Amino acid sequence: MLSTTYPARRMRRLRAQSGLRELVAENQLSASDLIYPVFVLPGEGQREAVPSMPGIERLSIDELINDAKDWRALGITTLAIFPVTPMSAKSDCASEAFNPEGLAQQAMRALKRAYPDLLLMSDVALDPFTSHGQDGLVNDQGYVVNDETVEVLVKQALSHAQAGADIVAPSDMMDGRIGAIRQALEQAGHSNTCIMAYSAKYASSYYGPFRDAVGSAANIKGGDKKTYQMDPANSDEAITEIALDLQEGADMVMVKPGMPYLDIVRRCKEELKVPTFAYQVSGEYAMHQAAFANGWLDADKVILESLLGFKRAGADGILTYFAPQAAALLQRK
Ligand SMILES: NCc1[nH]cc(CCC(=O)O)c1CC(=O)O
Ligand SMILES: [Mg+2]
Repeated sequence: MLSTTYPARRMRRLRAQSGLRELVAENQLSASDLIYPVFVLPGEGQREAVPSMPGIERLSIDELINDAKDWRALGITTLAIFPVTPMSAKSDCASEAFNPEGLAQQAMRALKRAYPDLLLMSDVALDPFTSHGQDGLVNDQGYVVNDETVEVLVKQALSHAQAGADIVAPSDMMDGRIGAIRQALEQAGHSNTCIMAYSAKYASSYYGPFRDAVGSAANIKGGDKKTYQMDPANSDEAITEIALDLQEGADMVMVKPGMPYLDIVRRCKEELKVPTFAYQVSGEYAMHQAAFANGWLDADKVILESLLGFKRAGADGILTYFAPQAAALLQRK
């Protein structure tokens, strides 16, 4: 005998057909939410695999321009440019960072020429250019000095804007750099260059494969960035960091890494209500790929689920090495 009392609400009713599931879906992922980070090599015709990031290649500018055609066709609107600087161009003062003929600057000029409406985001930080691999200049005690570093970051950001960056993205975590960069951009006539601040960037061990990819792992020699990047134990501090960057003129803010820090994404969106981005970093990419390669997780399903989780947490967009693969999956859906 069936019970004569029925559930007042059958939650499963709206799950019974795919059309209904789609009708009531609260969040949606699309290719226009994705920013694709790319690694740029000097030279021509160069493609190099990154062993700790299966599926990711460092590309010379000509190869980058070739491949970008496919990414555009998949609906990807924005690339984040990371140069792989030869050891010979690194120094203690990181002057290569603001060389107008530097690799990032050249890549952005070439990409803009080839695809005028492709959005370009640049990385503002000194780690690819310092011989010690830190994001700023260091004093005799090995401490990363704030205000002297900010002066170099300003020059770097200006050189990126001049090379065609639509968005400059300081990832260095120095205090006061957003305000200094904003002022300098205004003075130089780049009032529409956007700033995406890596505001809540944690001193994370998930960045390892990225440091392999850009070749800064050897320089930093097992050191850490704990005197400027945030302590993973903290959450209120992230809100203060983000609020400061907004006051100083950031247009968009970022939380980094991604999946272990979705609570910060949620708090940022809820408390500050600003354009909020999250970075699914190299280590997150690597651990997913390792599970896919072993057949432990289904790549096509898990990639989209992991990215939808960012949207549900409140992110407006996601930097992800899965961008082309995810965009292709979304086209097939
Ligand atoms: N300022 C450097 C920078 N910009 C982006 C990343 C990490 C990205 C990733 O792991 O995918 C890092 C590494 C670091 O802070 O050591
Ligand atoms: Mg800050």
